[in-house]
Amino acid sequence: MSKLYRPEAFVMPQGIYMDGNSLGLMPHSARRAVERRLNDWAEQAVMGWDRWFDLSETLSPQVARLVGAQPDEVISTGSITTNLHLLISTFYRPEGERRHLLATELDFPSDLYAMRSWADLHGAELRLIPSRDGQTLHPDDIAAAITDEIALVLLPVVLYRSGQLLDMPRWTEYAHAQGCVVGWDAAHSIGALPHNFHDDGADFAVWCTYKYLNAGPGAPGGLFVHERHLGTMPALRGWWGNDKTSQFKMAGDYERGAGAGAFQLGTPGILSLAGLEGALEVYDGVDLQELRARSLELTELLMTLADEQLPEMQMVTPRDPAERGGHISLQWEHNKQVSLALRARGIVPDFREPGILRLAPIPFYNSEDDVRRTVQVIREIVDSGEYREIVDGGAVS
Ligand SMILES: Cc1ncc(COP(=O)(O)O)c(C=O)c1O
Ligand SMILES: Nc1c(O)cccc1C(=O)C[C@H](N)C(=O)O
Repeated sequence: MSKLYRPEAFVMPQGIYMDGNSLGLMPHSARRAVERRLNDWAEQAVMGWDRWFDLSETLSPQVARLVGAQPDEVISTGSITTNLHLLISTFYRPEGERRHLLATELDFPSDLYAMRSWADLHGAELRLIPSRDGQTLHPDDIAAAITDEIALVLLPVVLYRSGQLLDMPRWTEYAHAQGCVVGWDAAHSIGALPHNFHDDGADFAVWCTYKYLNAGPGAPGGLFVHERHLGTMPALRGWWGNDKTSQFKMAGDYERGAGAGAFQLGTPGILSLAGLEGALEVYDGVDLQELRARSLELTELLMTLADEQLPEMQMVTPRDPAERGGHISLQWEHNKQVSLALRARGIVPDFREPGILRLAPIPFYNSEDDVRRTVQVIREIVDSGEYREIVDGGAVS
C-alpha cells in the first residue's frame, strides 16, 4: 500500500468517498484546529486577535509550496469568485486594440460571470476558446484564440467537468509572447498535482481549498500574484490588505502591504481559516510528485476498469497522463440516477450535467480496492436497472 494512504488522518464515512471535486473529507487535524480556535475565542475574546491577526500570512509557506510560489506571492483569502474580481480589476488594462478578455467555453460558470462583468464594465468582449467535442480543448484552438486583441486570458489548470489538464508552462509562455496577461484557476488541481506558478511566470492564479485540500465547506480560497507585480496597487482595496505594521494606525491612506496579502479586503473568517490551517497539516512532508504519481496510478486503474466493464459510458477525460488531472469523468445519459444509486449504496461520487459522473480517487483515503469496488457497483447498478427506480430529488452537490 502506498505510504500516502492514511485514512486514519480523516473522519472516514462508511463506504467509499470519491467526491474530491466538490468537498473533500474532514481531516482530524482540521477539526482539532477549528476546536482550538473556538477555544481561543471562548477564552480570550478580543485578545484572541493577537494570535489571529496574521493567521493567513502564517499559512503562506505551506500554501506556496502547493502552487510552486514564494510565500509572499500567495495569500489565503476570499472565494475563487471574489479573488477573480480582485485580480481582474487590477490586471485587466484594456488599451487600444488590445481590449478583450479570453476564457474557455468549458469554464466553471462563476469564472465566466466574473470575466463577463469586467468585459461589460469596459465595453469589451468576453471571447471564449471553443471546444470541438464539448468536453476538452484542442491546443490549436487555444493558440488561435490568444491574439493581440486579448488583454487578459484566464485558463483552468484542470477543466472541472472533463478533468483535462492544460499545459501551464506552455500556455503561460504563449500568452505572454502574444502580450497578454495570464491568470489560472487551480480549483481542480491544487492538492492533486504540483504547480510551478512562480517559475512558469503566471501573472496571477486563484483556487479554493474545500476540494482536494479538505479545508471544509466555505473555507477561504487563495490567490497568487507573481512577485514582479507585487508593487502593483490592488484596484479594489480594504483595510486587511493594508501593511500589517500600520493597519491599526487606522490612517485614512491605504499603505500597500508588501506581498499578495495586499489583496485581502476585510476581516478573515478565523474559524474557516482554522479549517485550512488544520487541513494543511495533512500535506506537511508530502512529496507532491509522489502524490501525483499515486493519483495517476489510481486514475489509470479506474480508466482501465471503466473501459473493460462500463462500455456504455463514454470516457471524457483525456487518457494521456500529461493531459489529465486527479479525476475521471464518465458520461452516460442515466448517470444522474447512477450517481444517486451509488450514494444509496454508500459510494459517494460527484455528478455534473450533462450526464457526467466524476470520480476522484484520493491517494490519502482511496485504495485500489475502492476503485475496483466502485466500478463493480456501477456495473451492478446498470445491470440490475436499479438506477431506473431512483427519483431525481434535484440534489445540487
Ligand atoms: C473551476 C471553479 N471555479 C470557480 C468555482 C467557484 O468557486 P467559489 O465558490 O469559491 O467562488 C468553482 C467551484 O465552486 C470551480 O470549480
Ligand atoms: N462550492 C460548492 C458548493 O458550495 C456546493 C456544492 C458544490 C460546490 C462545488 O465546489 C462545485 C464544484 N466547483 C464543481 O466543480 O462542481
